[in-house]
Amino acid sequence: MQSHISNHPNTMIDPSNLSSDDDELATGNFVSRQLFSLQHIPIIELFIALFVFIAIHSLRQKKHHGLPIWPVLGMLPSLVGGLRGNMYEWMSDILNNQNGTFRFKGPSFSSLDSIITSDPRNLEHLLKTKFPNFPKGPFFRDTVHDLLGNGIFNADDATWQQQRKTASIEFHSAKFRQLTTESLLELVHSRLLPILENSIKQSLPIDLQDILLRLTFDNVCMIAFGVHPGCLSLNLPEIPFAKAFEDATEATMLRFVTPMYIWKIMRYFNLGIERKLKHSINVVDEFAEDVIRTRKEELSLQCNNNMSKQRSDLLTVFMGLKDEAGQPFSDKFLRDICVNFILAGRDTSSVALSWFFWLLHHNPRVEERILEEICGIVSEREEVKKGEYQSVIFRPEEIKKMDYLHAAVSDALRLYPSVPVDHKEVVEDDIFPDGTVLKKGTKVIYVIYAMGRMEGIWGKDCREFKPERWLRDGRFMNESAYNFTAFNGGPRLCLGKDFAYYQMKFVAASVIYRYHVKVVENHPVAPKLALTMYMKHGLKVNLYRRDESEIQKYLNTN
Ligand code: HEM
Repeated sequence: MQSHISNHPNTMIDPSNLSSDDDELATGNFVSRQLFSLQHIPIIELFIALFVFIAIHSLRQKKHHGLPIWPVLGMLPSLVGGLRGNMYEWMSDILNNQNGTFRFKGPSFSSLDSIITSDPRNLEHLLKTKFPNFPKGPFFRDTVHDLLGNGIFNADDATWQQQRKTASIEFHSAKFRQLTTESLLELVHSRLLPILENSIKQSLPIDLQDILLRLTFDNVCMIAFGVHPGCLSLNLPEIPFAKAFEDATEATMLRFVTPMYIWKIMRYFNLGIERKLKHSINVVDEFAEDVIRTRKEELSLQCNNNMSKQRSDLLTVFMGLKDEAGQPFSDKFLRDICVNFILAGRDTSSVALSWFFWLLHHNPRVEERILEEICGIVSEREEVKKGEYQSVIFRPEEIKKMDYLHAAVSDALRLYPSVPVDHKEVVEDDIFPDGTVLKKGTKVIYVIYAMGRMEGIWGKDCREFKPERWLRDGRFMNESAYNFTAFNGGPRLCLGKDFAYYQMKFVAASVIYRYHVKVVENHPVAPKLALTMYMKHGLKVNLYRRDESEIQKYLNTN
């Protein structure tokens, strides 16, 4: 028998070589010898062999699934690698190689399994055609409920519909437009421009992203609550409400990459980041409660004195409405409505503008064309004819006429969408137009960032900043919301889209008309991993006053 079975660990055993007389051995001694021989196999070699086998098997999955799938960990190791670099570029590459859709397999102990897509056909299916089958879903609701409650961002079905309808009427009312334009004008001319002037006087660079974030935060608080917290002031103060809002959003986002049972345990025991989140939400709540209480007193005073309502912010509008039972909305619900609108409108426009100014720095030709357009539009103004260029305050109808600027802002949003990825959940089994099978409960992530870089939609020059792609005969042409999804699409299209364009164009025109914005040399620019696409290191810029001869040059050519 010794000749049949070698002790060498690599020798294979062939049972057919055993004679019938060897039966006893085959059933008894064979097993013990076998165990004996295994004991001699160095354990480390066994592990290496196993590892190599698993590695080859996992890596072979890459061809079909876009990423290696590891036992237990699924695609998590690749995700960790992707998170360390530019996550959005990493996702775009995989989507490109997988024809626009792939299935992400998370670790077995997590809730990360999902379908990831950037295929416009799938987007139309999920945002419009089969809209009721793709709500935000319980996973999203659970994760963000502490901060957002039942506000519009976190609501589906009837609660969402009611808020959407009321807010939509409000957003399109003349009174609301007046509130938003007046508030913006005040912020730009009394606060933003003096801060920029001050940086020139002191010859100091500024973080333009920080300044713009402050501006839009004050602006959206005015829209939601009818008060602005004063973030945009010359000394750039830290406002507790704004800071708490930022901290609460960041901590909430961390929940998305933490297994649910872990953050729920941490919340229960009030530990770590959950403790911070609770504290921040308390500060936000106190601010909201204070504004709601003061507004109620103000309104009852107006009522007693028979005065007509002056305010047209969302809080005041919703306070005047009743729920299905004919009761006024609770303070908690009013708080939820306002907090959600602040989240929706606070950072989206400012980060878009930051990327826009960074792109302009690298594309002076585009900057010149914008200036030419602005000068053409104001050239008929009396004060401009008299040479009083600095006193120009753009009027809404002038902003509307700025098609080239509209195209430039759109192209910046195409390349750097403020919401780079978004999420839905499948209610009933379904199939995407590209053939992907969707099981009930599956999470679907759509990568808006990758969509802006698809040659199939935008052509070979899709990575270039080129406003001209949006223009036909000099007029701005809209793109389908399922190709250009920066503002979402279908029934949940961004409610603030028109206002956001107005806000971004007003700020951009007011700054470009007066200043050159130059990014500080070697300032690192990269996206931060968050729900909104902030610049990780802000945008350090130097400002230079524009020479009046430049304005004159363009006025004369018009
Ligand atoms: C560049 C600026 C903006 C961009 C790129 C943008 C983008 C988006 C996107 C992608 C969504 C869908 C989010 C989701 O459902 O997960 C959304 C929804 C929304 N946006 Fe905007 N937004 C911008 C500015 C604003 C502003 C300034 C406001 C308000 C003052 C606003 C109000 C809203 C609201 C209320 C929703 C929720 C709509 C709904 O669920 O029915 N947005 N926006």
